[in-house]
Amino acid sequence: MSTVIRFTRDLSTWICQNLDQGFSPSALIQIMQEQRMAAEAAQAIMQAFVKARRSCNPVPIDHVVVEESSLDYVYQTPIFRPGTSISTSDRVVGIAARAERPMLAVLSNVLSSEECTELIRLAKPRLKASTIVDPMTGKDIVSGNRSSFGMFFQLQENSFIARLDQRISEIMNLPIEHGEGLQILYYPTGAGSAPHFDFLVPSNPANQASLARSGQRVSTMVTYLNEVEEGGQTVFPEAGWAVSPVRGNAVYFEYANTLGQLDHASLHASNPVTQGEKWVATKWMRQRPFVSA
Ligand SMILES: O=C(O)CCC(=O)C(=O)O
Ligand SMILES: [Fe+2]
Repeated sequence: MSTVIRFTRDLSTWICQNLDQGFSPSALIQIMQEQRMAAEAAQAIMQAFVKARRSCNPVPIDHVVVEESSLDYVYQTPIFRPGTSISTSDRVVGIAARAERPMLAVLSNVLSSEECTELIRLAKPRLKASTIVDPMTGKDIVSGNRSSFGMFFQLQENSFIARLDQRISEIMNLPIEHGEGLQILYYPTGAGSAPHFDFLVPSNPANQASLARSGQRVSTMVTYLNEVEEGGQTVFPEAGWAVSPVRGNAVYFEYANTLGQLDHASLHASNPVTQGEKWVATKWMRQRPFVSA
């Protein structure tokens, strides 16, 4: 199905003038939304202008035609800081690699070996088999014998966890209160995870209460807590990245913008652990302070 979006000739002139002056498309989309234009319409119009100018075709004058599925994710300025390292209050974290589309980064020196060992020790007695939502019943079920085990710490549960929550919030550049409690995952030999998104799929009724309380998830940081003998990379098939699990290192990624779009290029999975075992600590950040159920 296609939709026609109509607009004034003045808007067409305004967009061209501002793009000529060097304003970014996302800045103009923001302004159009502030003038009460729907996010989808603003994006579709801007996409048509950018595409026409890039290919030296005439720009639209008073309407654009959009196919329902053609709205690309708009990459805005990342939440993640620029630069090659991040100085937190108690540790300097290295940025070993980054990509913009999708927004991905590999970090080093996030946790010390002692902190990794302590997280594993505290988590071990509290692990439960990880569950997935059964597509038939909507209920949580254990996802077979190749799955992982997990647990959640409460946010700032004790002084040790509070110190890590603080450092992680500084790295992820969002207030500590926006974080869900730190999750620990344990993958025995043979376990991995299927390709998935970390954002909450809005059309799933099971997510609606949580989205209403705390807003969407916007970013993830997965920190590796042990050395995996073989396998266990975090893979991003759309980006073509495979991040090796190295103790104390982390992979960070973002997937939601202020236009309400979700970046499907953030799809990721854990390769099965072929030798040894794998432990990770995952932090998810929300648009607003996290309120648990
Ligand atoms: O274990 C990994 O490498 C990925 C973990 C993950 O995707 C998650 O916790 O959401
Ligand atoms: Fe994930």
